[in-house]
Amino acid sequence: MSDELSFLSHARYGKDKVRVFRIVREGKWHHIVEYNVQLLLEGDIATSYTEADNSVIVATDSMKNITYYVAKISPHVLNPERFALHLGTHVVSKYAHIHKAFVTVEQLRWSRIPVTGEQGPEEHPHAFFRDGDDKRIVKAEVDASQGKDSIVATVTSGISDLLVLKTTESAFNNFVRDKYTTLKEVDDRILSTSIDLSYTFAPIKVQKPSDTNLEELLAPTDIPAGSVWDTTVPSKARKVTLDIFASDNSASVQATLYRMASTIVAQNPGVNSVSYALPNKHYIPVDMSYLGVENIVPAQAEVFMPVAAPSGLISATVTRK
Ligand SMILES: O=c1[nH]c(=O)c2[nH]c(=O)[nH]c2[nH]1
Repeated sequence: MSDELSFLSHARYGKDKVRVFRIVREGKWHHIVEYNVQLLLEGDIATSYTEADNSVIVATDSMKNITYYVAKISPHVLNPERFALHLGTHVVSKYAHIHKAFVTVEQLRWSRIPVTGEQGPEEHPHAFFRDGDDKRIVKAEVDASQGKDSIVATVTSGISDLLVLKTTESAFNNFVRDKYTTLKEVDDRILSTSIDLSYTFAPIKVQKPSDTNLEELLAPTDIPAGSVWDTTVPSKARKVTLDIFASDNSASVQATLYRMASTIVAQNPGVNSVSYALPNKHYIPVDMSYLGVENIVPAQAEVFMPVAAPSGLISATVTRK
């Protein structure tokens, strides 16, 4: 019997890629969000794997329906951190045998179309455009394993796929030189990366909602600066990332990364740690010397070959002391 040789050491399941679009109408002003949601669960579900016992399975189809239901009733739906917490808390509260929910919300960009109004430029109340491919990513782990009245949540937020490039003020010198080295030292090069950033908040206690009144959940009256409830954190993190990328006289991706991460920790007291993963997307000057055309000195080169692969991949986590 195979049970003598192995055991179920981990089990988690749920629905992935639940696409949700939500409108909140405030008079003529319409607010919108578009999310891709993943909702995974852990709990007393082992027998569904080991004994074909479906009585412990909340169908992933039901999880999809719950996602849409919470998107409909949640007063927090426009904020992905709160929506993720609301969804996870709802599920672990509703099902006695489900102890943990893992919610990932990927928010797509929709910004108001700037139009020319009577008094000059203004934002349109109900027309939007996709002003970037970067996504806001929120991951919430909602843990009710210590009881349904002591639910604890840990939240990680961030950005993925924020594509940036600068044409100067990036150098790369003084690296290890040995028999494997072919790379030349450069004082001036193109620097481009697709930024993945995440930051973690201190764990929070979440009130259990009653089945009938989900709205009572997650409405802290005073919002500590930098906490998961502080809606200014995501825009501050994005701005610092872009500002430092642009203004830093970069000695390396590593050094620029560290400046960005430590600044986010310094500016957001509730943020515990910040991680970046930065692919170094190389742009190689095209050698035209065989034509007698100078295009090889990086600082003067005008035609480059963007190289998708291989790329460097520089990552690090900076943690509050
Ligand atoms: O900023 C950089 N960091 C590296 O580690 C590295 N390695 C490399 O070949 N080019 C670069 N650039």
